[in-house]
Amino acid sequence: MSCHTFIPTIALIGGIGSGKSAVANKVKTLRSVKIIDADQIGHEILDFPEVQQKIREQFGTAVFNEQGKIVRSNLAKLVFGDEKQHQESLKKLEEIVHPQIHRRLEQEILAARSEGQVDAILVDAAVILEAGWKDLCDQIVFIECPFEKRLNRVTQNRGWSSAELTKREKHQLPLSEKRKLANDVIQNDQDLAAAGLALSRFIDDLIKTK
Ligand SMILES: CC(C)(COP(=O)(O)OP(=O)(O)OC[C@H]1O[C@@H](n2cnc3c(N)ncnc32)[C@H](O)[C@@H]1O)[C@@H](O)C(=O)NCCC(=O)NCCS
Ligand SMILES: Nc1ncnc2c1ncn2[C@@H]1O[C@H](COP(=O)(O)OP(=O)(O)OP(=O)(O)O)[C@@H](O)[C@H]1O
Repeated sequence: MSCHTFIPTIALIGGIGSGKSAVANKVKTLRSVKIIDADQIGHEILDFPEVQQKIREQFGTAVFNEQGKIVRSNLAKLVFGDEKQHQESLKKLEEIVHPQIHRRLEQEILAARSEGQVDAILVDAAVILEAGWKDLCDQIVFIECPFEKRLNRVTQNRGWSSAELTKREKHQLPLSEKRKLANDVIQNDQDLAAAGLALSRFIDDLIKTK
């Protein structure tokens, strides 16, 4: 149990497949942290009836399966891509889901702070800067990994193509800009344990200086 009064909230940013989730989960094996996964929250929100209603109005029934669930891969085809149409569709989807994701992030951070049981809160939110949510966090850590390695990971573990990775990343801020906005950079191109330890040490330093 934590006895520190200051519980830092740290946003993890970085390229797709850089290992934001993996590094956060590694830190959890080393110390007490709360991980908030914005992708996961985004998935849960797609089950809300009012969100489904708006998505049906905007994108039609083709993004739903026979059981009435949103098929994320169908929605992804409409919103990620090079055409102006993709850009516009992503904007519309974000207008529907981002306010809800933001609210949930805020609630989960507040709850973790008031429970006071952890050393740090790790917010795994790929688009935290793009969405304008960086004020939710005290610190930003950039997880660094070269493109080829990230591509290997997402092809092997998610079955994505190189085109899928590139398409999605084009909808995000350039990595060079994200890196500049970070308080620290952690390499995750090799040993996951070393990356986890580096983030854990970063947390130690934050707690010590408060
Ligand atoms: C389009 C959707 C249905 C595709 O779902 P899918 O399961 O294929 O992807 P998932 O949500 O797991 O996201 C995987 C990665 O795609 C990238 N990505 C997701 N949403 C966005 C976005 N709005 N802009 C840029 N990149 C994005 C991120 O790097 C993310 O880590 C889903 O990504 C979605 O609803 N996106 C809009 C909500 C959002 O912004 N979520 C991200 C919160 S951090
Ligand atoms: N150091 C590492 N060594 C080997 N595999 C790794 C390492 N770091 C991450 N991975 C693997 O690479 C894949 C992508 O990692 P992860 O899902 O954590 O990336 P992410 O940055 O959270 O991606 P996204 O931006 O899509 O949310 C996962 O299957 C993970 O297990």
